Amino acid sequence: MAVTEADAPPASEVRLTTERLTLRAVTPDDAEQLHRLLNDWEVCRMLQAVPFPYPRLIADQFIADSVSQRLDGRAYHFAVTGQEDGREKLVGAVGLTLLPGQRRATIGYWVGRRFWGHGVAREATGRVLRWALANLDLDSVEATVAIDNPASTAVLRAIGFREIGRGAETFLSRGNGSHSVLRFEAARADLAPAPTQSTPVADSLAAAAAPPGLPLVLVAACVLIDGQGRVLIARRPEGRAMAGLWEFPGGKLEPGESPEEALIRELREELGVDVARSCLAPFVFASHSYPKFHLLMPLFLCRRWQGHPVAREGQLLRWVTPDEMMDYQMLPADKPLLPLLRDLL
Ligand SMILES: Nc1nc2c([nH]c(=O)n2[C@@H]2O[C@H](COP(=O)(O)OP(=O)(O)OP(=O)(O)O)[C@@H](O)[C@H]2O)c(=O)[nH]1
Ligand SMILES: [Mg+2]
Repeated sequence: MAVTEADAPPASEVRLTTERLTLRAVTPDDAEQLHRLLNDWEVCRMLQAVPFPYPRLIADQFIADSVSQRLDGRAYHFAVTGQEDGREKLVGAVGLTLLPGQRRATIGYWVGRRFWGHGVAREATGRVLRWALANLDLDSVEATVAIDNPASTAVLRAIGFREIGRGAETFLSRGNGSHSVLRFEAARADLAPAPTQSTPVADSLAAAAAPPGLPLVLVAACVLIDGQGRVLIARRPEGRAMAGLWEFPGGKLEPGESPEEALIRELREELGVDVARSCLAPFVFASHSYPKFHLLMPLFLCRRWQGHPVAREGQLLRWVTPDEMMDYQMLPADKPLLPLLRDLL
């Protein structure tokens, strides 16, 4: 599917930060420190593909492989660093490997023993999970944990992973034979709601209009259509609910706004374009129950606007033909609308 390649982040540099940590591509300069931290029985015995003792040569080989995997978009291995005595220090690593031809990946991580007990694994792995679901063409991420590793199990649960089964795997450092493991999975719906998910204004508006049951959320959205009949879609950025899925530009109505007024404001805020009310043509609407609210969303068509759309809120924008649009993972409420749009264009 065309989406995968086009959407892969630039291989050169994905740099993620958290309150205390920086996550960046592993480089050959990390080899010495990585070898020192990883050549530790207590760390190695919990990792499936790492021998003990852990020779320096394997550290160099791992780093070389991870550079080429990253360039091909096959796997992303992050060095996790923190500040100690005013210097950046390697404290561990998180690796995400994509399963070819599937919308799934596996995640693994380790933290050097002297940094245990500070929530590093949770902070770093949670960050990579959110980044991956928002920026790669993925629906879920899986993790496998040795049954005698309760600390790691707790990390996964705290991030939002669900246990999906048990099994047996070999562990290089533990010699022959297989060992019991727990299998976990996390999808978008498992991530804790992002703080920006709903505004107080939208909440009070919804509460006022809501019948008993799910609150009603009113959203106006728009299909911008260019001269070649392509439409503009946007990928919801990390930090928003349902990050990584695609949508039409638009947003929630504020109190006192008509759908058209809300849309004109949203298109200016999100894309920096100016649209006249007379250029908005009502098309169809979505009525869809999400777990926490019911969405009512008029969808407008627009063929004329002022300015060139630019992503002002960290979203990824793409002009697509109606056929290409069917290959994108759009928000659930939008799916029934897509064939109608394709027929029209
Ligand atoms: N803009 C937009 N929202 C959609 C679409 N389909 C759909 O289910 N929604 C849902 O409608 C709600 C509108 O969200 P939004 O996040 O765009 O609202 P907004 O721009 O006002 O942002 P804010 O509330 O963070 O300030 C979200 O829950 C979103 O998931 C769509 O095609 N476009
Ligand atoms: Mg919006």
